[in-house]
Amino acid sequence: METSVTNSPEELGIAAGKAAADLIRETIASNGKANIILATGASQFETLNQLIKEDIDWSKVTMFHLDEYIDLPESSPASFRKYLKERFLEKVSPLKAVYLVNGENNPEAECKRLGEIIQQNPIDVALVGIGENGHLAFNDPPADFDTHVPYLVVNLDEQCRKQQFGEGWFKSIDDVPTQAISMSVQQILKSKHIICSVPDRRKAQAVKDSLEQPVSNKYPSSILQLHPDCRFYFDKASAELLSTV
Ligand SMILES: N[C@@H]1[C@@H](O)[C@H](O)[C@@H](COP(=O)(O)O)O[C@@H]1O
Repeated sequence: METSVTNSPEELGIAAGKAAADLIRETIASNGKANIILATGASQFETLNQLIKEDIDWSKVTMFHLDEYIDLPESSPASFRKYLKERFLEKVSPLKAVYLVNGENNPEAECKRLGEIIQQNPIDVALVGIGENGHLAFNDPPADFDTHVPYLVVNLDEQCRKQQFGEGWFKSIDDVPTQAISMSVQQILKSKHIICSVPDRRKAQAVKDSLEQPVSNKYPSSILQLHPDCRFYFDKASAELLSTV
């Protein structure tokens, strides 16, 4: 586990985006291709801003998507597919393959479809965030640390839905879906390298719990302590409560 604390979200994004880009380039150089996971949300704004500026042969990169709401149309400002198209896919040259999560039709079938594909494509680099409630992807506490299915349907807890409303993605809390498709915790942990970008004072308690509490599904992101190459990027505000950095 490596931690970097930067002065601002912008500096965080530059550091995390460059680190992700280096890992993607190294993987392409040794394997001829790279498989990546992208997350969404406010925590990824600056990291993706940097990643799209990097010199990467995207035609050798396959992208998987971490999570998406169930029954939220892509036209909604809160849609994660919309987010990834606007903030990443439309800004880089075409990728080798892109597997976005679609929660609109048959979520169980979508989990199965994506699960079969990701099992054939071991992940090299995963970009993730941490929620205010400590969630990893949409695995809210108490998270299922045991399931080995790659994607699952999850219920979103009140705190998670408030957080999504609080970030300004929805007009009211009632508009926030109650379910999502999420990559499982075990599938995320299979990634060879993990870049975890977490800016903002709102995340300070979750950051402290994730790094300083014993690993527990009460703090889903605490499981990242067990990963052999997880690099955390904080800004001063999100790292404010850490006693170890
Ligand atoms: N589902 C998203 C994830 O893709 C993200 O990595 C994490 C952090 O979120 P945010 O950046 O919105 O705080 O949880 C969100 O709710």
